[in-house]
Amino acid sequence: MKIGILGPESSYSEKAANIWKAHLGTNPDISYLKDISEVFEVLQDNSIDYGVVPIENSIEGSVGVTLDLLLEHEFSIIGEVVVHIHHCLLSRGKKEDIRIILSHPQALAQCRHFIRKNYPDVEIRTTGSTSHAAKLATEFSEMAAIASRKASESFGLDILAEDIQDWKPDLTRFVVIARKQDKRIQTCTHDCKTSIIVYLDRDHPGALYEMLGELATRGINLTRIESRPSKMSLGDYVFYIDMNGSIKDPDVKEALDNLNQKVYMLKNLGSYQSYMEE
Ligand SMILES: O=C(O)C(=O)C[C@]1(C(=O)O)C=C[C@@H](O)C=C1
Repeated sequence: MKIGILGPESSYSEKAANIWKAHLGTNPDISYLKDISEVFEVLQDNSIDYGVVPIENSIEGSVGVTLDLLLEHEFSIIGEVVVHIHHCLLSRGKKEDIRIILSHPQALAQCRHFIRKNYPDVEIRTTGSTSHAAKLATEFSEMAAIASRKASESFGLDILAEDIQDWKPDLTRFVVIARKQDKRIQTCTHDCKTSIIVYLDRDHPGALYEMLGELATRGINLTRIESRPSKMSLGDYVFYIDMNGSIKDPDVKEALDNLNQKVYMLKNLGSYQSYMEE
């Protein structure tokens, strides 16, 4: 069995995958991939069995590409892992050598104030992952990467600054995805969450209120609601909704069945177990 993550080694996705693996009975091999889109592509073509992708960060919010690809593909979410992020500035060079800072766009955004305050004149470049940035920073002493402490060990870089994210705590939520027809998908036994994507075919007063009423009247706790552009016209949205509970709970099942009657499209991404890094 194979699990696809953002590579190379020592990305935060690897940390999330290792936490999830520790809770599994089996030990899938890790496949290091170049970006989130590639994780979805290779899961689609059966080259891997599971993928681990970031979906949301406590500072920067949603990872839009993950939300869009969940809508485009027929995959299920089979687990979630929340990871503590401690960004470091890593380089071969010294502070005064640094001309370029590299990282994943999410990590750069999480350290925006740090960069402005300490490196106001540097050039910023984006990479597919934080560990890819660390790998590139081994090539030139004027480059520094924003990545994990573990990446400094993997790539032999010095830590110029530690815990540089602008807000603390900094938490990223990753989801474990699998093809829908995968029969090995385990059902959750505790701390279950369920995720759906909803598209209301036309805007009318109270549409969102009616939709959420199905959950509220059954005492189902919403853990997140997010809108993304439908990409069909300006002001037209798709809603991503996460809730506590499993589709096996009669209340959740009934709420989703009723919701399905009211909306143009309801995609059930699945019920899954949630793990938090200790
Ligand atoms: O680049 C990595 O290490 C990742 O796992 C990606 C990612 C993200 O996309 O949010 C994960 C955690 C951090 O928030 C920054 C980057």
